[in-house]
Amino acid sequence: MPSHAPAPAILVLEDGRVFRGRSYGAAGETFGEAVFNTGMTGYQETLTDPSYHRQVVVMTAPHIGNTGVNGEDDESRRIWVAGYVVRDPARRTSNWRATRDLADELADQGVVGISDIDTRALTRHLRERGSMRCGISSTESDPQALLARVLEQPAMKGADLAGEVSVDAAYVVPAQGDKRFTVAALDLGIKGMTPELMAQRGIEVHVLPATATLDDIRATGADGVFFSNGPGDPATADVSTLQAVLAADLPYFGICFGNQLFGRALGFGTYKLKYGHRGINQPVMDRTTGKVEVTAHNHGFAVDAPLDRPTTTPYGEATVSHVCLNDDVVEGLELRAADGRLRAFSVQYHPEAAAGPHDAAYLFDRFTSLMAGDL
Ligand SMILES: NC(=O)CC[C@H](N)C(=O)O
Repeated sequence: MPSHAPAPAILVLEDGRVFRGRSYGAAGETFGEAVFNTGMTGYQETLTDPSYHRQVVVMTAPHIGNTGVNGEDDESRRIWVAGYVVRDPARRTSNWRATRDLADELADQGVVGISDIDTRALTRHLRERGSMRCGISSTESDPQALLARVLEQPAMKGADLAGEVSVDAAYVVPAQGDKRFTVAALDLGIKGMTPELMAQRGIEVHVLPATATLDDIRATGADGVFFSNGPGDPATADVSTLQAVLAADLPYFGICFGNQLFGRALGFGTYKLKYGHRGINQPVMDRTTGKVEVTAHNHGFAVDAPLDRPTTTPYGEATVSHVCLNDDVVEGLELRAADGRLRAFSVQYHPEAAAGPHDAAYLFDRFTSLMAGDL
């Protein structure tokens, strides 16, 4: 532990509100979209979720870092958040799995953070005014000068980011036990737990770059296709590959960004939510069974589809399968052929649940049933 107090730092929102705190993680300056996450656990998974690329994440849980970081909970190869805002960083790491302190990890990966922030006031501000651009700096003491730089930053609306986080080359996650199926998974910002949960169900997962075409997908011998979560505005993404997948009648499963692109491929629009859903206790109803799941979320955009009626599309009949009980936001879509057979489905939330409750793990079983032709 340093014997001196960390240097002062400031956080400035694009509407001019200023919060003063202390440097946490790397010293320096950073910019991004300020969003809040309400998860009480799972900060390591949150930090390494590629969907947070270009976002400054405010943690509403007041103590962050208590369990340090470990060699098992990373969801990708690095930390992706553009900045990190906490109230009270742990003074001491205490967990049997911990290999190091969170503050050291943030510093080593160059992640600029700020602590000693009234995260409750900041979260209330973002809830009332909406997510917005912000800057954090431990090198600039003049909020007006930092604000001028915040206003030069690009907005999240219109941002095309999946290509910035995707892999350059394909790789294979082998099936565990007997191999039952092959899946081509487009990495738009994929979290490691997703291919893991497929592999546990006997799926060999070919993770492909975001630019993969239908030919690339076919070359894997895929029984099914998966589009992952990912950062940025879904309105900017090209959906022609997904439309080709649907036209070819390949079984499809999508998560989060993969749900938004599925919606667009079916002809629906997407829009930006005021402040998004980011946390691990969001109630979602599966409208086919009436069951409510407690689910993990990380999305700032949503699909604009009618809740009260099916929609006829060139690929079959699309319905909203899941809805968020807090605000009626579309949380899942499914596509059926004229004879009622399920062809494709997706959810806006995170059945891979890293972090989060495991209520929605059945969706991975549904994907295997879809590929088996049982639905
Ligand atoms: N986790 C995700 O896939 C996020 C999707 C999209 N970037 C959004 O913010 O809504």
